[in-house]
Amino acid sequence: MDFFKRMEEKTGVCLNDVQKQAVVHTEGPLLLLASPGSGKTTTLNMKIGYLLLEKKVNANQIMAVTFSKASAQDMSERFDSFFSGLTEDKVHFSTIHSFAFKVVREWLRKRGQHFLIIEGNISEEELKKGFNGPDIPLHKHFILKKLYEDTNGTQISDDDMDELMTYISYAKNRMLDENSLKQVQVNVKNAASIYHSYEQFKQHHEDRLLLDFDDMLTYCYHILLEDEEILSKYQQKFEYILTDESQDNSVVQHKIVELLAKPHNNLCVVADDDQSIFMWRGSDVKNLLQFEKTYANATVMTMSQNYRSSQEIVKTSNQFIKRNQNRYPKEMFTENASNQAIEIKSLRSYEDQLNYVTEQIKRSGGDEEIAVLYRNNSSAVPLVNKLDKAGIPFYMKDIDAKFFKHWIVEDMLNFMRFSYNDRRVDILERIHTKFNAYISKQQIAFLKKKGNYASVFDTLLDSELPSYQQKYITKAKQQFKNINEMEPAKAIRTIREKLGYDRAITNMCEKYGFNAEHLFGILDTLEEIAEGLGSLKGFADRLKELEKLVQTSKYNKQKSNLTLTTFHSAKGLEFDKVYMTDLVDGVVPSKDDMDRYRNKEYGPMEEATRLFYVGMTRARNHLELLSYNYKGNERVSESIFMSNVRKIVQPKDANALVKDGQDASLMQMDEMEVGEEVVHKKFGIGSITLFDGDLIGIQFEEAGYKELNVGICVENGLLWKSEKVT
Ligand SMILES: Nc1ncnc2c1ncn2[C@@H]1O[C@H](COP(=O)(O)OP(=O)(O)OP(=O)(O)O)[C@@H](O)[C@H]1O
Repeated sequence: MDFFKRMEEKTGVCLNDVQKQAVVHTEGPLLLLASPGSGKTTTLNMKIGYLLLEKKVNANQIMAVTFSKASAQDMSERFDSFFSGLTEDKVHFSTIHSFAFKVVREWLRKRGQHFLIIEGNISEEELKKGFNGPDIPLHKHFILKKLYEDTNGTQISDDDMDELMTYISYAKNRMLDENSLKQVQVNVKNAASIYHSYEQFKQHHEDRLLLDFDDMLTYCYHILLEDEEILSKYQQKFEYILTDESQDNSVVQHKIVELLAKPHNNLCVVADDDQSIFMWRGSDVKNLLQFEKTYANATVMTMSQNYRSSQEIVKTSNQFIKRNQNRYPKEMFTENASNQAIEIKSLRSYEDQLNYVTEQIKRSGGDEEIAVLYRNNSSAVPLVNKLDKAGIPFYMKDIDAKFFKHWIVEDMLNFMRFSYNDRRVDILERIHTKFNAYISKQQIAFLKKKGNYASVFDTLLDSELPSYQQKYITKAKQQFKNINEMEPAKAIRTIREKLGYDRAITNMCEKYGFNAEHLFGILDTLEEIAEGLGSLKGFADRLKELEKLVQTSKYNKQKSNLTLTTFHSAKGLEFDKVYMTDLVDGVVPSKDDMDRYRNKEYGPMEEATRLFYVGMTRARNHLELLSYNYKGNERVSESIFMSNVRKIVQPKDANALVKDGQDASLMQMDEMEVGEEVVHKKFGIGSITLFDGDLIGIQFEEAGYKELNVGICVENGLLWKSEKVT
């Protein structure tokens, strides 16, 4: 029987024409460009089955590369569900990293060279312990920490550590030379020099070569280039190479695949350039866009039929992605039925968003598969807190319990501990610079030396104090006493406002360049967690409980239909209902994306657009976009992407708007505000993304982003207010 008929009977999946062509095109290079939900993974699996069953290829000769270990597992399970009973052959699905490691290990062993991997599991305790003495623990984190300190003379913050690691990964994955490295924007002081020292350190460490995960790739590439024997061994071994999610492969990964595929080039690259979301980590869609140049006899096929989502979701996301210029043109379509309209909701506050999502999930009753997507991992904790209080179980895709170990959280707990017992100099030592009693290092030394285990405030008041300090110490003593008797939410507010913790944080942000928004976000979350709790001890217990809940939620995959995940980790997944949350400017797109866009660097904004598109296309039937107007007391604006979608869903005719509106709706200067929707006489409908009094930046739907002179717009009546003209 025909292969496809057989497969249809076995799996119930009837491949469409392009999918079938892709399956039988086994010889020569093939780029399979596919829209979301168009059956990439399905087709790839069928192709492997076809190679085994029809072409009688030996399973060992097939290299099937996936993006992550988790996707290798998913793919392998799907393969088994299709082909169990039809073949006993086991194809090995793996990541490029694991292949690269094999090559590097083989090469180093051949040369008798010892090596040590310096990345991977490291416990939070170890991270916190840090290092003492001359010997640095041989781990990437500690090595970079030490090199940063040696270079800059200060401790590295968590944010800087994250950025430094990303920068180094990016440089290696993109294989940047000295000159290109200089073009990379990075906020970490002396990043390039630390990177160089790091490379030196790894190469000259006693008799062992130190390798991080990215080194696997760069070493593997150079080994394949230089060691003819190893290269030809693998070239002969893998007669067929298939790579999934190739839009997220980095430059060095593409190059490794390119070398291995020679000379047959029996290579099937499955990708969606519109879903490339790891540019910041070194992936590069340019390689895909140039596929036909790299491989002379390449075939490119496009799979555009979406089998996952409703008419509404497919049509709207297809229109939305056209914001981007740098892409292969594609028109995603579906034969699926119409379902509900996409819902676009702007709620009053962040808190309202949390309540809304929780309420909706509660109402749905647990039968549907639901996902809540957020841009930043830090959004997970308040959500987890709300859901748990409502008794709703959930599964979390990426566990990030960093929140609970953050120094801000430690600080709050220390303030509370100290309020129980103001004799604890050891606790005071950790917080004395963060409240307004101006207690100096010398005074801490004095208290330690004294060792009288009395109230530190009393001891200080009995000592010789500068007169200004007396009143602060007296006040602080009283405030700590009050805190001890307060409910935790009030206690946190008192620490922040009355004891001056917020001011101390602002100063630290100015001095060390910490991200204030992130730090205050943590404090707001702590307040939310504390809300309604009766005692400080209860607050500490609740934090522990939430930490455990987050850590164990990864085991809930089978137990709950609700998934909480970042946009990035939602890649490849599908759900009945999807809630995309936190859709405010500065988060989605991020502040950095917007700043770079204004400086005419368009890449990051395009990547943010793709990330949003990945989010939208996860939904089968029901998609909701959620935004809010206030986070704490701060006014925020709706995400420009959300405004885009609204306009796609409810289009307005710009010309009609301008004609009908006339003078009554002309926009005055005092009405210009970021987030406001406008109509420009020439450029049509847009949304204000920047306003500084003289200049107004508008993202137009058709004409793109423009910066205009405010005076000229007002004097010549060029701008209308969008709502009034309708
Ligand atoms: N020819 C087909 N007929 C019916 N259903 C199909 C067909 N091809 C794929 N599907 C179904 O469509 C859904 C999406 O397929 P798959 O997960 O392979 O898509 P994908 O392209 O890898 O998605 P994405 O890139 O968005 O993660 C699956 O439920 C799959 O079973």
